[in-house]
Amino acid sequence: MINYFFKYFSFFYKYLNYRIFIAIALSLMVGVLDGIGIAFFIPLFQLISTGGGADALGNTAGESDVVTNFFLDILQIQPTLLNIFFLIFLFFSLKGIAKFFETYVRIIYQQYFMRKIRISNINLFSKFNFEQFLKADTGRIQNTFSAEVQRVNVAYKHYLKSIQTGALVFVYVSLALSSDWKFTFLVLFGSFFLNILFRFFYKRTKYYSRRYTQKAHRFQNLLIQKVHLFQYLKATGLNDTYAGKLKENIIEVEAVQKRQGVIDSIIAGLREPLVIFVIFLAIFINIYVFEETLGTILLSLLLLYRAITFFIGTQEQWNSFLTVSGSLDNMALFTAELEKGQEDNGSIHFSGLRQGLELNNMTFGFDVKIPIFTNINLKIAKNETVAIVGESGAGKSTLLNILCGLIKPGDGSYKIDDYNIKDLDLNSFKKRIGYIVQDAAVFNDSIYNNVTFWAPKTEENFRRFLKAVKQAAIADFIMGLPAKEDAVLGANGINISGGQKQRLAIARELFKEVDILFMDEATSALDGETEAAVQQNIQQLHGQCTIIIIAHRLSTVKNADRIILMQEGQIVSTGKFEELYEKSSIFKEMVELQNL
Ligand SMILES: Nc1ncnc2c1ncn2[C@@H]1O[C@H](COP(=O)(O)OP(=O)(O)OP(=O)(O)O)[C@@H](O)[C@H]1O
Repeated sequence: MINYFFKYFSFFYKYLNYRIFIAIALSLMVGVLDGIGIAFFIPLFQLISTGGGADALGNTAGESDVVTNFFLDILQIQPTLLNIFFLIFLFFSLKGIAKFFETYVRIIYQQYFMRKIRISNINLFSKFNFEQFLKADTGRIQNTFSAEVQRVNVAYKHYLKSIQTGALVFVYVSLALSSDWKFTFLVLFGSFFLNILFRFFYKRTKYYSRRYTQKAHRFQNLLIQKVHLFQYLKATGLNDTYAGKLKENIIEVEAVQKRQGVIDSIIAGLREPLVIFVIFLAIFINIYVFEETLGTILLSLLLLYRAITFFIGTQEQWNSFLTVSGSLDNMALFTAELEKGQEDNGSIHFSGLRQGLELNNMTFGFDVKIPIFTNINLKIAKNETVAIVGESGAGKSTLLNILCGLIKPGDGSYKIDDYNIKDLDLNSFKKRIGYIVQDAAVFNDSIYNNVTFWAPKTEENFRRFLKAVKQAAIADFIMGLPAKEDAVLGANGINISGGQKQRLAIARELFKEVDILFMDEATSALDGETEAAVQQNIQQLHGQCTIIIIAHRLSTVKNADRIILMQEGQIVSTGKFEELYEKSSIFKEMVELQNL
């Protein structure tokens, strides 16, 4: 318990900083004030039992015990009924004030804690390296950002409450020790053995907590895919079969929670009989071995009874904490992974392309043991239009993703103007590029916001919006809609065609007025005529910005300044369309297959 306590302390400290000490100090204060308040009941009982009740106000309690001596020696007041009443009231009032601040601070810090975790993870996630993201479990990301944060918050609440009840145990045990150390020691000794027994159950609780989190990740993963692939599953009648996987997961989650419930019930059922057994054993040893009377241990028995009540409370809080501690482990691991996978970022601000892009002996592999590129050399001049062609799997998209800074090259160098990409502030570079892929990104919002990325609707922005949608050959479609540019697109653009999605994505990049435009099968969903119209408009950008384009349909790349032919991760030939047609038999075959 102590190990876990400190292990998790550092987690809370990371987000709460000095606040965790304030929260703990207030919890301790509540405990101490409560303990002192209750301790004053002892002279009160003594006073009443020695007949003080009759003319209570003037009588004093016996002077035989520690608490009473405390009145005389430290407070320097007589332990009369009135004085005791006053002190009990005073300490419980002080406890009330401390309790108010303790509860207030716990609630405020709880919100603060949630906010800190969420914002810190969102920041880390934004700067998460793309290659790490490719390996990540989306269900886990989604689950950790939503349900797991709630569970971590519950963990925080139980953690602090167990400190608070733990503080009360400490206070009562200290009082009991000062009253009869021998008896108290025996009880503590017995409790220690009980704790060893309970450790088994705590371990199981932790284990099930981790299992629960894993199952919850899986559920989110299956759910995301069900939403994302709904159309396909519906069309193919596989919706029910796939739902079966989700149902299976729901049943597994229930099974984990049931097992957890059994452990909770065992702990709840065993706790009191075992504690009572320990106390009676201690009484027995005290009377028959140490030959003390029951009277001498009565006061410490009363104090220990309070201590044990709070000890049970602490254990309950701690077990509730452990029930959600798997989420805490997951959160710590998730955050560590995000931190480890942070994108390296240089400090040089990119303010526009001046010369061009250059790869020198560049080597790359998603797995270092399986290289996709070895020693690639490529120079792309500013405002050049370069097309990359080649068979499926040749490495075209990976090369484009390296050029746009999404993937870091391995060995060799990649220079943008005179700067190595590693030294550039990547965000400043990425702000000046357009990136359009086959699976166009469409947000669940209005057409205007989709194209302008939530730019304010000023006259100037609207003019640029119209220009971009015209260039992307989507203006007629938008103006034909009843809500025009305010028409809302469904999730992932479900209510528009694939070609319309692609044209909106193109319009968004054109709205940005970028330096370099990266297009990976960006017009693949368009019919020949529409594609020609879009291509003609993009052609107008020729000489104004650098364009790097991947297309299987070779008519799209006919007008490129240079075509790069790739095969199995190598650049096998380059040249203008006609030039390449003459010198490369592979390219010639590709052209002829497409009847160009
Ligand atoms: N995330 C990834 N992890 C591991 N390997 C990958 C990953 N993405 C691509 N690859 C591998 O890299 C190689 C090049 O893939 P890439 O997508 O760049 O080819 P491509 O020429 O663009 O193909 P296509 O025309 O089919 O899109 C392939 O062998 C592919 O299996």
